[in-house]
Amino acid sequence: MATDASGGGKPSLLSTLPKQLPADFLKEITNGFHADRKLGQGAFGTVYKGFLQDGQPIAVKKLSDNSPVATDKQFKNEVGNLMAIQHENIVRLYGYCHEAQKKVIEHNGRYILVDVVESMLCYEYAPKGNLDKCIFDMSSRPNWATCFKIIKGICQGLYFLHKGMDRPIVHLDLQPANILLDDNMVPKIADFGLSRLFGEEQTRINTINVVGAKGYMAPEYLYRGEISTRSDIYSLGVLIMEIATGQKNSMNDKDMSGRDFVDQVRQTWTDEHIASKYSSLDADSLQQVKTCIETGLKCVDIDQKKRPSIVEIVEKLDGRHAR
Ligand SMILES: Nc1ncnc2c1ncn2[C@@H]1O[C@H](COP(=O)(O)OP(=O)(O)OP(=O)(O)O)[C@@H](O)[C@H]1O
Repeated sequence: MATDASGGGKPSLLSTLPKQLPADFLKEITNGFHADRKLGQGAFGTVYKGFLQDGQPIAVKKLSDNSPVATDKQFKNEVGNLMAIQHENIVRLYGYCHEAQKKVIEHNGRYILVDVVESMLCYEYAPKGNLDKCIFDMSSRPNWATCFKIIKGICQGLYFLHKGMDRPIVHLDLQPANILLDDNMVPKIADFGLSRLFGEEQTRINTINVVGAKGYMAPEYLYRGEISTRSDIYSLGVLIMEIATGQKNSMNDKDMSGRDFVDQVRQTWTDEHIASKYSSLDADSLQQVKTCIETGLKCVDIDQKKRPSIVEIVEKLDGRHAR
């Protein structure tokens, strides 16, 4: 159960928050969605920091008016599924708002009254922001033990999404900006804007537009819109290699699927290179770096059938697999 912001162990107001929240309440706790409270901007809206009455922070994602918003029933169903997910490495969704409002807009030189739906999602607040902000800056980059903990945590979170429920949830947009960090540098997978529920190991041609971060998308998803848990494994592979090497996947890559980065890691990050880059690490930690790079490279195999499953990846990183 969530405790109060002072850490006194008292149950926080967060634990009594109703699932469906009025727009006015969310406006009030974010100080009218004030610019000072802005945490970030994504493809589907803006995220603000709000405070409950007991001082507990919360993140409020205000979906933009032009976001593809489902019908009331679909929205509530989808959100209901997401709110049921409770895992240490997945950002907790606490509540939502889906409210019709009247709005005056200008259209062809005239003002007209239209109905708009205000949609917002309330998430657990992650104090250390996203992974993109800390992993590539050498001055703030965590030590290897923390990097390894982050990699394992992301894998545990993805394990839960792929294997922890009746049907797997495919994330589709795994990338550093979607990994948030708590005070203890525990990673939390965020942003399920594109998630859909699928049958086990099912692959299908997607009918929606392909949206995701360039450089992290599996080729079959990028070029053919094919979605499966294996497309997440590809993105995970790029992410693992970025964390292990401290190098960012180049967005200048011509085919946009991050193959330049993959080739560069494969060619450069030999055992000798790892030992020289991580010269202060002991043998066990060096082996962890090697395992991460090897695993990352397997995950980005062009042939999706050759990619390991999340179960194999977790076992490998836990040292439960033959090396
Ligand atoms: N729960 C949260 N706690 C703290 N900061 C958050 C939280 N959620 C989002 N943010 C910040 O806001 C930024 C924007 O988040 P958002 O999920 O809208 O978009 P994104 O993941 O960066 O991009 P996109 O939607 O295009 O994938 C994040 O990168 C992060 O820095």
